Amino acid sequence: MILKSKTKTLDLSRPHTMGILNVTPDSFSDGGRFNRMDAALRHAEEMLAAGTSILDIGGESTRPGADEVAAEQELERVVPVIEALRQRFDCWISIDTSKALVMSEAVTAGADLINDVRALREPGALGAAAKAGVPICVMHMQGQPRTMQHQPSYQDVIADVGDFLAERIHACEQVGIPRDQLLLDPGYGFGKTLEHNYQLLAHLDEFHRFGLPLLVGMSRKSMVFKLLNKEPADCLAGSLACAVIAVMKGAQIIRVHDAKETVDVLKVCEMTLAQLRGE
Ligand SMILES: Cn1cnc2c(O)nc(N)nc21
Repeated sequence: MILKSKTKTLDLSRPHTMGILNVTPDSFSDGGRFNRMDAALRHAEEMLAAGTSILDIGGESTRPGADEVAAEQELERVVPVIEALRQRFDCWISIDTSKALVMSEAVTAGADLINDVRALREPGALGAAAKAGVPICVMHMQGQPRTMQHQPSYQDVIADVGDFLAERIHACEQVGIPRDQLLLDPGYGFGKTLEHNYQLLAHLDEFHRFGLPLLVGMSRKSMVFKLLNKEPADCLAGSLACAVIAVMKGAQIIRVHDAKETVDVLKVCEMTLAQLRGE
């Protein structure tokens, strides 16, 4: 499986990390615009030096309880950083957004992949993604970040998430987005209880039936810190355990905070998977 953007390819026959590069005010200790850019570039450099394949740039927090951000504000946060990264590095850059305008401007600025936690359901998003002509990750979310964790419920979380992803694949194909440009993501922590999240991890391999790459993000999420009763920043071991389980179940891209440690963990998994495949 090879992912193709306008200018580069990514060989998905081995697992990759996607490094989280949040450019939201709450992801910075207080500092002016220069400090934010400087901090973002230093963080990007660290993750790339560690071997991460993709940098995921997000200008709107989507953690539980987060409020939405205006398009103009999101653009101000992400476009300068994408432009600066594009001038310095030739890595894959993904834009973490649900807004059509941000998708278009970010790809124009050099983003190679659209990562939409709302799976192109916002106004104009399907059209913008079709026009952008880059790979798109569509992720399952029940409700909206502000309220999604109030009372998540499913008939059968695996079947329900699968049905959602099937419907989004169809919606993308209807507007001319080629199926082989899609990545799927069950959306850990987005409208799920602890049990729902671990059911989705335990049965992650059932999503291979779509024949598309799987992208997962569990790093420092409630499925780790609630289970371990620890602060998110103390959840490296638990997050790495989730990454191992996901990769051994065939996930191709793991979205993480701790790129350095996860790159090593993925190398061990890759070597083990190669033995299973008789390589
Ligand atoms: C932006 N973001 C936060 N968590 C995420 C997850 O689990 N998957 C994807 N694709 N994006 C995420």
